[in-house]
Amino acid sequence: MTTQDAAAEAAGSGTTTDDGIVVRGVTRAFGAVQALAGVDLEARPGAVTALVGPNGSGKTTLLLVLAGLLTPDGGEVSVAGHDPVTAGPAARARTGWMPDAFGTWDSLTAREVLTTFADAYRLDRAPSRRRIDELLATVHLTEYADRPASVLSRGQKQRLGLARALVHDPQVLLLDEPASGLDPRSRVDLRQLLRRLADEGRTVLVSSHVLTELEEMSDDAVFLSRGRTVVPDTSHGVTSPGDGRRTFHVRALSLPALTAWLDAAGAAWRPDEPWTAPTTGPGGVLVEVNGDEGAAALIRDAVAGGVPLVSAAPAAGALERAYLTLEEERR
Ligand SMILES: Nc1ncnc2c1ncn2[C@@H]1O[C@H](COP(=O)(O)OP(=O)(O)OP(=O)(O)O)[C@@H](O)[C@H]1O
Repeated sequence: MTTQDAAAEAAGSGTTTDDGIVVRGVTRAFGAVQALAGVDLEARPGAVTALVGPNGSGKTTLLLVLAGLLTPDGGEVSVAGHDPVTAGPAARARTGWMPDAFGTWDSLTAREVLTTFADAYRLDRAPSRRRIDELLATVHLTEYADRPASVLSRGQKQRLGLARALVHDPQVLLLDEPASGLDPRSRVDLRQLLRRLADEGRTVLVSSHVLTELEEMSDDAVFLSRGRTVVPDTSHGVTSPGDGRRTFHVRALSLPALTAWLDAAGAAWRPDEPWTAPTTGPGGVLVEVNGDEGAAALIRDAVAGGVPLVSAAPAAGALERAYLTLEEERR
C-alpha cells in the first residue's frame, strides 16, 4: 500500500494512522492561565488541517506541545505514532516545526543554518547537502545561500525557517503563522508547497489568522477557543470541518436553469445572497459537494445537462463565518 493509499484509507475511515496527529484532553497552564484546557484534535495524513482561534486561544501552546518543546500537564499526544514527551527523539525525527518568527544565527549563511540543523538531525552529509540545495531553490533563496542570514529580510527568514522545517524530510509538519511577513508571491508558493506536501501523504497542521488563505489550502479545520477544541455552529450552511464536504459557489447564465437542474439532481443548494425577487437572468448559488471529486462530477453533469455554467469555485468565507460563530472574546 502506498502512503497515499494509506492516507486515503485513513481519510475514508475517519481514523488517523500512525502518520498523523492525535491529541486527547491535553492541558497546560502557565501559572494561573490555563492555556490548554482539554484539547482534542486529529490531523490526518494527506491533508492540510487548519488550526484556527482568536488571540490567546492556545494555538502556539498546542503547536509547541506537538513539537516536543513544551510538556503538557495532562492528556495524550501522538505525533507520527510517537509521544513527544516519552519518545521525544523519535517524534522529533518525524516532525518539522516552523515557528511564527524564525530566529537565525546572523553570522551563519543560509546554507550553514540548514547544514547545522541537518547535522543536529544526524543526517548523512552528502545527501543532506543535495537536499539543502533543493530546499534553498524551493524557497527561492539560492541567491542568498552563501550570504549571512543577517542580510535576510523578515519574509526571507520565514522562507529559510520553512526550509529548516523540511530539512529532515518530516512526515508531520507543524506551522505557526507561516505566511506572516511573506509577500503575495511567496504566499502563493507556500500554499502550493503545503498542498504538494499533503498530497505526498504528509500531515500538515497550520495555524493562521488569515482565514481566506487557510480556506484555500486546508482540507480540515480545528477551532480552538479558550484552550479547548470547539465545534462552530454550522447550522447556517458552514461546511463542517473534517467531513470532506465543501461549499462551492456556482454561477450560470440562467439562474432558473441552474436551480431547476440542481433540484432535479437532488443537490443541496442555497442562494448565494438574499433574493428579493425571482430572477430570470444570470446568478449563482452555493452548493454542497463531496470534496473535489464531487465538484468535478457536479460541473461535468451540469454541463452535460445543458446548464449554461459560467464558473464553479470553492466558496470563500466559510471558515470566516464558522470563526465568527465562536462566542469568544480575545484574551
Ligand atoms: N510562556 C508563557 N507564560 C505565561 N503565559 C503564557 C505563556 N505562553 C502563553 N501564555 C498564555 O497562554 C494563553 C495562550 O497563548 P498562545 O500563545 O498559545 O495563544 P495563541 O492562540 O497562539 O495566540 P495568538 O493568536 O495571539 O498567537 C495566552 O493567554 C497567553 O498569554
